[in-house]
Amino acid sequence: MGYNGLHDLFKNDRPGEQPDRNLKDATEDFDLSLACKRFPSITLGSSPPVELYDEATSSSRIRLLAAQRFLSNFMDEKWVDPNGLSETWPSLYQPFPEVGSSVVVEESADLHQSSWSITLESEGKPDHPLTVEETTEKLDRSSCSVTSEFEGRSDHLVIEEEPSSKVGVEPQSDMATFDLFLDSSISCIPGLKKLHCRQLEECGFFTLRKLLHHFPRTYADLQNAQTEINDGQYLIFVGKIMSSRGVRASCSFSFLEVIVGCEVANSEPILEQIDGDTDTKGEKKIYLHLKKFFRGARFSSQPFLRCLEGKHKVGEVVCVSGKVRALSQDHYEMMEYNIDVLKDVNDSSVITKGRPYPIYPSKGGLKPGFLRDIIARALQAMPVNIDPIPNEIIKEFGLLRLHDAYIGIHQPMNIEEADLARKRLIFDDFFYLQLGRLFQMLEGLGTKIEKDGLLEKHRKPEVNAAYMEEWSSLTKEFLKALPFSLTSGQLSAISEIIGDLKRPVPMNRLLQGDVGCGKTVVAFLACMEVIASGYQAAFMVPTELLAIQHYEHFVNLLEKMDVVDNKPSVALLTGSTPLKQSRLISEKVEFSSLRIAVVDDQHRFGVIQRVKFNSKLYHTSTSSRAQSTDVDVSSEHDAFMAPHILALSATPIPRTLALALYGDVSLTNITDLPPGRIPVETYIIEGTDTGFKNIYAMMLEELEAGGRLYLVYPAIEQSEQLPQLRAASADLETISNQFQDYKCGLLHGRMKGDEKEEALRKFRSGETDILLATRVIEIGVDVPDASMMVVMNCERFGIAQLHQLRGRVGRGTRKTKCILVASTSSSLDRLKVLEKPSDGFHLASVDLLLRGPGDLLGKEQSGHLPEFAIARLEMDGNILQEAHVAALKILSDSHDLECFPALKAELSMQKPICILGD
Ligand SMILES: Nc1ncnc2c1ncn2[C@@H]1O[C@H](COP(=O)(O)OP(=O)(O)OP(=O)(O)O)[C@@H](O)[C@H]1O
Repeated sequence: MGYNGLHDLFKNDRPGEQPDRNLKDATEDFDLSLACKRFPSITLGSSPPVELYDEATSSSRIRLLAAQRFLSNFMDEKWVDPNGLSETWPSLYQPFPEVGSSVVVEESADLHQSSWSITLESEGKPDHPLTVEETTEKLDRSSCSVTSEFEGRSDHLVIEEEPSSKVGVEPQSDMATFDLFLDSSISCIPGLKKLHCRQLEECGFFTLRKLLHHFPRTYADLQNAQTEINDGQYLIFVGKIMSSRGVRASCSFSFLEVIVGCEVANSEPILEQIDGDTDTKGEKKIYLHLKKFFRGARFSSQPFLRCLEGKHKVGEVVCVSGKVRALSQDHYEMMEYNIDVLKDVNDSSVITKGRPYPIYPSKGGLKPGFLRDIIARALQAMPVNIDPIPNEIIKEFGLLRLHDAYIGIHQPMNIEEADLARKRLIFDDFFYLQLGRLFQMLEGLGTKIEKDGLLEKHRKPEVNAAYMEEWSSLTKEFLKALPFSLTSGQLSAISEIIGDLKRPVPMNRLLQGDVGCGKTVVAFLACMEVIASGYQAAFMVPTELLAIQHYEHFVNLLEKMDVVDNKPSVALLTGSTPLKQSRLISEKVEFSSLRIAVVDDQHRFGVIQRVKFNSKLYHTSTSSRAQSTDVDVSSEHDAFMAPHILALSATPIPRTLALALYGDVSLTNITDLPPGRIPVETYIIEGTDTGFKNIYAMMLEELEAGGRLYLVYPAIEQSEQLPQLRAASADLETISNQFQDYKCGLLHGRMKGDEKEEALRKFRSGETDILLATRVIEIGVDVPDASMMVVMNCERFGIAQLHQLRGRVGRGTRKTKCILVASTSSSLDRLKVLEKPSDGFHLASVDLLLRGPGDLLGKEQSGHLPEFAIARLEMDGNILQEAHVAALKILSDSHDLECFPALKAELSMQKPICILGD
């Protein structure tokens, strides 16, 4: 369920709407969309479009703002001694003979920073089937003449809807047929000079893998120069060498200049000649100057220069490709050129036929042309048997073999081959990440049955749902106490979660849903289920305000419950809980039987999942107070199990991102809203004098109609450095004067806990009509009667953040408004996307596309994103899904990878630290 392309993503908002013209133009200018046109394997986005509002038809029209490169290189990772790996991942690491290095991504996470929250415990109760064509193609490369068998190619592929549980990947018997070429030193490239070897190593190219992962930035479509020749074009010519000169410019500087004469179509109008004859041929001769420069005394010697000259013989027919620049009439310089000798002029057809011309980025002072030459030599030396991935997987997922993929990415015959090669290499990026994460997760489990169960759960998440009859009676009673019925989204979410809670494997689930969709109550129900089995639940939230709100909400609902002998008790623990009281709580809340931790902020989820819980949060007590016979599979092993983790996402993230971030996370999406919700009317207004006049008029109208207003500010106090920023404290007087008949309140992070609580209480109860607040209200604050929000200096906030803020209104059934006040007109365009009601999933996909995963996730979380050699999450999500399925297949056959020694070796050489840094 992804978007099928860029336009699809922008069109998807609501069916029937045409994409607007500006968007269309913008997307066509966008490099990414060119990439999409070019490479069929790219599918943008990965989150399903969701219909949130009943009957509401709305659409978001977005302008693409930035162009991005579609192939990127990440060559700056740190290196470690492979021997060091054994310390970090002993079970995986096997020492090899003298092979390369691995990538380190250092991560740090401090769980103790977070301010927490509520603790709950019970009292006394514990591609259509692949058409893999076996094609054999001879690739006669003009530069390195490689002959290669292309097996396992497919024109298109469809991922099986439900991967069969029968896997049947042939075990790899041993390492004998697997060549460790990629991790050999670059010094094994035949004929590589020591100097070049040193230069390459200084730039980080220690191994052949590193070198071959210096991918082309893009490919130029080499065109035959038929009509006109413009500077900067990548063109291809066939002509004859007119001269070849080695020129000594100084005692330490020389150059080789080769001039090639070519006949090309004449673009100028055919002139009537004086005698009346016309130039019937319409051709003219041009001269291409190919230069190579040398610095150093020994390159200036006559013998050396003669030898250089001799390499290109006058009269030879050659094919020249590269970037042209006009020198003078009919004379052009060829840069980044490639020159190949042809048998004769007719020999040119093969070469000139649409062959993409790879454009390399330079690296640490090494020129693209030099790198291309070295890479070509490495490719020539590359053996065929370097692929650690078993044949069955290659065939099933329509992948090129690794050998062919490297040839295909560096020297493609056509763009289709480059695309297949790109797909294979992206697949590898994702595959080893998934394999590593799942492998690590399996390692943490005891028995084979558990491991099989876990893999099965990943393959078929839907089979785990526990329907209401299977819920505990406590959970059912709690459900009855709710003042509303659950939406179908909430119901299936809680069924999935309870299904997980019944398994003897710790749950790692991310519950996503748009603002106000009712995630909290789902999490409460999950806590009840755990408490019913005699265990404890901890509910962690990012702000004190939210902790208090959830605490009151929960206590309230518990009071409404008819039951029961042992009503669960609830304690509140926040930063401002007095020491004595907090000790009391801490003592009582020993987490001796903690079974679920709800984390109401996905950003902290990454951290928590990675560092695991500190020892206090582990369930260590065998003397659990479990007395209930209600549910849960209590077993001896169960008592030592790590707690389930349920993270609630504040901003939904696309599935691809979640997979890349967490690998093993289960996702639950609530894709509907409680009935009767009306989309928030959003206006973006420039904060000029007239703008504010209009805003105040709208505010007054709302107040007169009995509404309650949030004013959100980027700062608490006015600052001298940023005088243009409106500040909450400073504005209190202005707003109070402006709306004298109404009461104003103030809420910001520097207020004491009880002051904040009091300010929110007054606003909730209607004692204050206008609440001037900072971002402290962004997450989770729930005042269903709030009817309007004005966000000052809204350009200071990201799109997803504004969506979160806006989510503080529209939580009831009344019509609500949100006014985004932009300080400058230039920021208006970027924010237009918010003017139309749109769900958080969609906005997250747009954010991902426009700003990349780093910006979407924020600094804290994006630090956990692995680095990929070639893959781009925003474009290659579909390949990530395939890689996930493939990793599951492999591990289903061999939990410890013992049957796949080559894969295991490769995994340890890939990014073990990145995986282990978790
Ligand atoms: N099924 C329902 N029917 C009616 N109202 C509901 C339903 N579920 C939740 N609500 C109410 O909707 C409001 C928002 O719910 P909640 O705070 O759980 O949303 P949320 O998804 O956690 O939102 P946010 O992401 O903004 O924190 C609350 O006032 C809650 O009581």
